[in-house]
Amino acid sequence: MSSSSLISISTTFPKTPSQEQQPQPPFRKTPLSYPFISLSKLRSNFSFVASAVAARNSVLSEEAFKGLGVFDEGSEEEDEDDEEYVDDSDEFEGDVSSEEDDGDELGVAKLGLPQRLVDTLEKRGITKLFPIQRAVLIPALEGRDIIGRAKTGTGKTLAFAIPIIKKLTEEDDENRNRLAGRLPRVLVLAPTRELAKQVENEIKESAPYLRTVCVYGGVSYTLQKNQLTRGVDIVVGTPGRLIDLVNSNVLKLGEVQFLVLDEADQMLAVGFEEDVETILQKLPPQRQSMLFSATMPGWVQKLSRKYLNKALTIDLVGDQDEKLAEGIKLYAIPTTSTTKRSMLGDLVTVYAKGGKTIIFTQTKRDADEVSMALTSSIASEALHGDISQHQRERTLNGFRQGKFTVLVATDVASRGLDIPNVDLVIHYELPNDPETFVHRSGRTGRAGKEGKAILMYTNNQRRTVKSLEKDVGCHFEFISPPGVEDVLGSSSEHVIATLAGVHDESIEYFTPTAQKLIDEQGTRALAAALAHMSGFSQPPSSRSLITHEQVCINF
Ligand SMILES: Nc1ncnc2c1ncn2[C@@H]1O[C@H](COP(=O)(O)OP(=O)(O)OP(=O)(O)O)[C@@H](O)[C@H]1O
Repeated sequence: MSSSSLISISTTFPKTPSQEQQPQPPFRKTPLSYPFISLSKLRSNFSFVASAVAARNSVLSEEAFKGLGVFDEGSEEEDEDDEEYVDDSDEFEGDVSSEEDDGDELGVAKLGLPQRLVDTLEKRGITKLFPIQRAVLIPALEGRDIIGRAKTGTGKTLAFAIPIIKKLTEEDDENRNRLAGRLPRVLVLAPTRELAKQVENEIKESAPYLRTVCVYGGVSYTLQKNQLTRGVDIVVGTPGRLIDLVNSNVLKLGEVQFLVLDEADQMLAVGFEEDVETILQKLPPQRQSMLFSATMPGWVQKLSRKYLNKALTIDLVGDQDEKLAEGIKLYAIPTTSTTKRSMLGDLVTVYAKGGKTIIFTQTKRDADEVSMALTSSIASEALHGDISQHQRERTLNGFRQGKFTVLVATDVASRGLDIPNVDLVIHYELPNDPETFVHRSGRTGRAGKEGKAILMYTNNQRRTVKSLEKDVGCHFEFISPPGVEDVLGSSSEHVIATLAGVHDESIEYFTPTAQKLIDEQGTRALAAALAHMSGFSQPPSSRSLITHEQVCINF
């Protein structure tokens, strides 16, 4: 990567409004009008973003960004190149105030973004940029090619989408004649259909006024063809279908100004190398490219050298850091092949407490069988590559909407899937490699929220668990199977929480019967109802806490 610049940043993830306020570094008031930002002024007044703008060929050490990048005057990172890169024109329009931070400096309303973009972001609850978004924003708006890396669930999609939407919106504001049949200005490549759809949704929700079309295999070609020929601003897709559309001349890439390669290393893992290169070769050379990748295997490095222009690397993970997103608590539990399935329901009950859980299995067959086994006590569905595209989408929507709480999936769902509020991830089988572990676990603890991940392992896998800790830089708390009291306590807690959501009108219908039961049986009536709703119509006492074998009930 000799021709690239590198930014390696140690960041603090900003807390969502619902979370406790953590001490923040001192930002100052800086309403910005982006194009006229002076870096030297920013340095003293807008330290994080300023520090994220590297000089063209400089390598900024992680140290330079400690404390969210407050530059030390005269430090060795502040070299001449930095100065050359500064746009020190006097056109900076921001109101540079010396007042102390009011906690709102990176508010999306103050970054000089188009008002309609600000409005839609704020409506979605996106009021402040996340670290990767802050770091990418300015170099992207400068037109630089970027290689980006950040932990799971930290907002990489909007990191590339915000600057692109800003540019497109401004172009459209200048030239209001948006023609029917117009050709795409943006192409986003994603490795899986689910990920492509998700990127499409994120862009559509942020910029409903732009036309975004998502193309992938397994669904009607004609519909996608019609959408494309009506005119489009942004195309998101998986490589295979994109090539079909390009080859049949339905998709013309001649006006693409922005290319995004999302999850580039995963393209390699799913065998898309050739297809990706075929597409890149068809793009106009005058374009801006952004590549996001969790790792940089040889092919991704080669791709960056060949198709990106003096890319700036923005790495918010670093080599030493823990690779998992903050806020994910890790547990490991010893199992045997005979006990692991029976233990699952209890783990879900105790650790997810009625919230959403994703269980990852190695094989499609296991996903089906585990889901079937669970369904008698906890609503669950399976998701894997043998399930039709249509059904996969229905399953994911149902899970998102809370129609069932446990999704049992193969690794098809481990990369990129953004389902809000997944409380628990269970690794039913050890992942094949540390990356998969990071991505599976990263389905929880997203957007600064907290989550839990449990790794199930057998005695002879102990070593692998230890090396996983080393490779990922994480630490497991070793736990035992939940005891009967824990399971009973958690399930009744969950039932009580569910009761709080019962509608008053429904309660009225049942009140006479409830009164009659109380008169006849007293507390016993309510206890029986709780036991039944908790799935304990039969006594739990036959469960052995040592082997976790169940003799009498299958919870
Ligand atoms: N600035 C923000 N404020 C609040 N929520 C945000 C912000 N940016 C992104 N989000 C939300 O955070 C969630 C995670 O974002 P996203 O899916 O882009 O993460 P990611 O880094 O691509 O994760 P992964 O590596 O797992 O694919 C999304 O639901 C997104 O809408």
